[in-house]
Amino acid sequence: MTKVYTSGEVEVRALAGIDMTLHEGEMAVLLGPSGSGKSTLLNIIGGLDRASSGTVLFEGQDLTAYTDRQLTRYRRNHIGFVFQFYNLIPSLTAWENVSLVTEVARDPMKPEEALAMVDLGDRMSHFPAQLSGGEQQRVAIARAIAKRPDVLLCDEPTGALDSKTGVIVLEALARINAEFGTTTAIITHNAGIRKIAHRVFHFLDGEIAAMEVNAERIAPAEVVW
Ligand SMILES: Nc1ncnc2c1ncn2[C@@H]1O[C@H](COP(=O)(O)OP(=O)(O)OP(=O)(O)O)[C@@H](O)[C@H]1O
Repeated sequence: MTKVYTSGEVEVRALAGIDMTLHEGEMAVLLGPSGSGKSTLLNIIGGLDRASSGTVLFEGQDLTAYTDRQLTRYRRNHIGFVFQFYNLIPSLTAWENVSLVTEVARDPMKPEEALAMVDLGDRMSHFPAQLSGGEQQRVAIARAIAKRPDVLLCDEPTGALDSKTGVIVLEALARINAEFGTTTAIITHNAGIRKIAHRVFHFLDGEIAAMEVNAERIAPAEVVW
């Protein structure tokens, strides 16, 4: 699959030819220098953006053939996103931020169940400004998992956090992956995080330069930041 962005005369080959599979239930880490194509790939897998050529298969269906409407339905039913900045609505409580999603999902958890999964069962009535960065990110994770997505896509989920808080966020992601079997892909610039994954994809210049399989994984608390 390739992705070329064109603006005027300028063409940027963000993905020069990627051939990869995310296995059901796995935790994958995507590493690589800035501009190597990691976010572009995540956005295409998540149906936020479209490939320029090639195929993108989810359960045998090719997303590249989807209409915008089908892509919206695919995102809504199957994909959870977590970004570096939490994108919570400041005037809504943690519970209300999560319930925005559960109100439109097919078979959602209750917001309190999703918040308990990230250890925030006792902070449901707090507003984002009353929560630390790590707690806000955990609300964002609760919001992403509340619709029971098949795939959870995380773009630098610990990028704005200190190491101690980052570990707590990774522990929440690892628990969700283990308990629900949610296929999880995490972009990070922190090479230490790669050891919590089943597999690691190394990006370079819009290609996957290498793939590692971790024979042994470490717990998030053991990550060297
Ligand atoms: N909407 C866009 N229009 C034009 N070029 C883009 C667009 N989005 C990304 N690019 C370019 O595509 C290339 C890959 O970007 P991408 O964001 O996927 O890299 P990345 O590996 O995620 O980087 P980072 O680690 O800095 O987030 C870069 O050269 C970027 O400038």
